[in-house]
Amino acid sequence: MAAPPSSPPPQQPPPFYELVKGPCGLDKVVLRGARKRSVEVYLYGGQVTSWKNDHGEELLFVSSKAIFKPPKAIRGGVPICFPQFGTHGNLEQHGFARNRLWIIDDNPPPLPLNPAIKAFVDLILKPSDEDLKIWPHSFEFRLRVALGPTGDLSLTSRIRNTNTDGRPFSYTFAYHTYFSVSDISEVRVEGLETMDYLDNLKGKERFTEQGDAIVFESEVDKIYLSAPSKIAIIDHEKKRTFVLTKEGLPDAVVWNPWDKKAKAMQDFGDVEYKHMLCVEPAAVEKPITLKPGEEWKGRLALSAVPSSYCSGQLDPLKVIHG
Ligand SMILES: O=P(O)(O)OC[C@H]1O[C@H](O)[C@H](O)[C@@H](O)[C@@H]1O
Repeated sequence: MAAPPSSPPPQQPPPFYELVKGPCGLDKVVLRGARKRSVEVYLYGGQVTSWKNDHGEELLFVSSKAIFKPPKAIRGGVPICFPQFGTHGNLEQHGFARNRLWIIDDNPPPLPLNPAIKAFVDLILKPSDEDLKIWPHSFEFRLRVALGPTGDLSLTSRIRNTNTDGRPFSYTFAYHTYFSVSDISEVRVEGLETMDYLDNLKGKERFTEQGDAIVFESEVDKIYLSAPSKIAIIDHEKKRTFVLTKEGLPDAVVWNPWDKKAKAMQDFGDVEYKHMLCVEPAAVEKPITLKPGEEWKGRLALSAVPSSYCSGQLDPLKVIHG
């Protein structure tokens, strides 16, 4: 008997976003792309906590001890540091945006988007009366998180001064990105060599980076100034390169707490420092100033590509300039 005609292959469901509950009942948005690609964003902090490639492998680091409970910021992913980076001001470390509840913005002002991007979400944060007491400025902070057609993750921030009293405001900012790496001693960062930096471990003193590329053998906490728009993080063991592209964010912070600081952090495993690296596009040295009605835009785009070399044979120009 003749076999029944084969039915057409099932259509792949279109990418979409869904709202689900995470730990402690916190809402999170899940963006799905082709194959096993996905991105997760908590409304708490407007914080991306997961970015998976087409094999479903996690590309961002989140601590196994992360606390998903306000007022503690989630340890990992991409915390948003605003309106202050670090201790560069009088506010709490890294400002308050990372421990506030953002909401989904269903009707954001137009923002050009690659038409191939089907999975994205817009969030918004406005100050509460309590926030206005500690930082007396009215603002609208819009964040678009998008999963691109090739699995790229992009975050676009638009911050608008909505003060009605005519006053400008200034802020510092960072996308405090935690990358997942196989072994920190097998990682190098390219694009920051020869840059000037402020060393947070030496009282923010200014130095110039030496050598070919940045490698890691001990604690590091540096703010590279006027860093290039592309930075590569090369994971030799995984044979994977993260390419980070930044716009509107002149600086780049590089942080790994290493063993002693790791042990001192309540929400971070003792040896997890081996499996993470923060490279954070930022505006720290020169705060951004907005007059009423003005808007600033700062963008981060991340892609993860196979490293086309065995060890140390990478042509930095290929990674940095595509
Ligand atoms: O523990 P957090 O407040 O999240 O800060 C974690 C780290 O963030 C940045 O990378 C700073 O440069 C570091 O000085 C700080 O230790």
